[in-house]
Amino acid sequence: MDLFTFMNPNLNRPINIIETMRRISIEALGKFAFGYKFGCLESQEVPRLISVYDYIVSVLGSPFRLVFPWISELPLESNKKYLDAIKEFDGFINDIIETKRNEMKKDSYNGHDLLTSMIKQGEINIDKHQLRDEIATFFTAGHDTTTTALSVSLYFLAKYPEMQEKARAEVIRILGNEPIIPSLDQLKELKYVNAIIKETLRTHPPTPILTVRRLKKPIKVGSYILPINSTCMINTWKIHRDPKYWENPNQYNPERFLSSDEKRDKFAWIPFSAGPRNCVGQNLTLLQQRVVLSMFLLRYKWVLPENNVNKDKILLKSHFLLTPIDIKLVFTERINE
Ligand code: HEM
Repeated sequence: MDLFTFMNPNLNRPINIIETMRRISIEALGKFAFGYKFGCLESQEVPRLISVYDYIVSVLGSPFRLVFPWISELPLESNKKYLDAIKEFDGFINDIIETKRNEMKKDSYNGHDLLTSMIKQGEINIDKHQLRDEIATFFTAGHDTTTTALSVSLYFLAKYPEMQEKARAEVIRILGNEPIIPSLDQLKELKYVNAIIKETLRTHPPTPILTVRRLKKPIKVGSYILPINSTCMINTWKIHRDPKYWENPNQYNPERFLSSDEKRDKFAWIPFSAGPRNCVGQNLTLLQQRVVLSMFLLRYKWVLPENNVNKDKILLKSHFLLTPIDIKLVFTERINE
């Protein structure tokens, strides 16, 4: 079943866009990174993988557990449930690895995905547990972030119909009226769609705070000197809304990424972090988002349902990643104008 077949029974009624984008992002990551089909678009039922993952993330992000980590050691029913979920999630990861190993045994095998390279490397220097951890990292880092980014862009395109029309006009001009798989050159030409993606990553960076770093040498921040070995966290959310770098920072305005004369500090936009440990998947997600948004723009129109909870702004929760709580959108088939 493909994306459009999956969407058919979901037209003309409010649907949870985060869950839909999660299915799409998992499937895309599976294809590119693991050469694996998760089957998240095969049925309307919420896939077990998604419910187990959501549950694990909700426990990991619980502020109570973050403040009192020893709670996890207690013989509580909730801890047992959590460990069972981890075991089940490990089962999904092991299945990806085992399926790949079996495929690789075939003489005809010629896969070029990331997992194939990792397994080949693993024969030299990665042990079984490391490989499992790498796959789990890629699964989380690779789909959860893209899910949020796509959901937020679709939300704003529903909130501002004139932006949706402008983006659609650009996609039709470059790709034509029917959904096709775009070429790299065509994707590069989608300047306005790209600006939407960038503005979404500015206003709602899926990783609003970067993971902890320890200073190798003292640095000066404003009027403070942070000594060597201090642990620091970078607040991307705040940087992305700093009026020093952004005019009307709280306003969603993709146009700001179109004007070529805009001068900005190179660290004012850092949704993928910066430096040697920045995001390895940034080019992949930027391409993927352009493809998904253009396919939706060509095939559907969408609006916010009446009385939705996100009328004024998106309600958010943050564990280690930023996630909208509940965005519902109503899609209708677009009749070619
Ligand atoms: C909108 C989408 C994405 C955003 C906003 C994003 C953001 C980030 C950020 C900020 C980091 C650095 C974290 C830190 O240092 O604290 C990171 C690391 C990473 N990302 Fe992404 N990412 C995205 C998509 C992806 C995709 C699609 C993949 C995989 C295919 C991926 C794989 C990774 C990995 C493996 C790391 C760890 C790199 C390392 O530690 O050296 N990300 N990402």
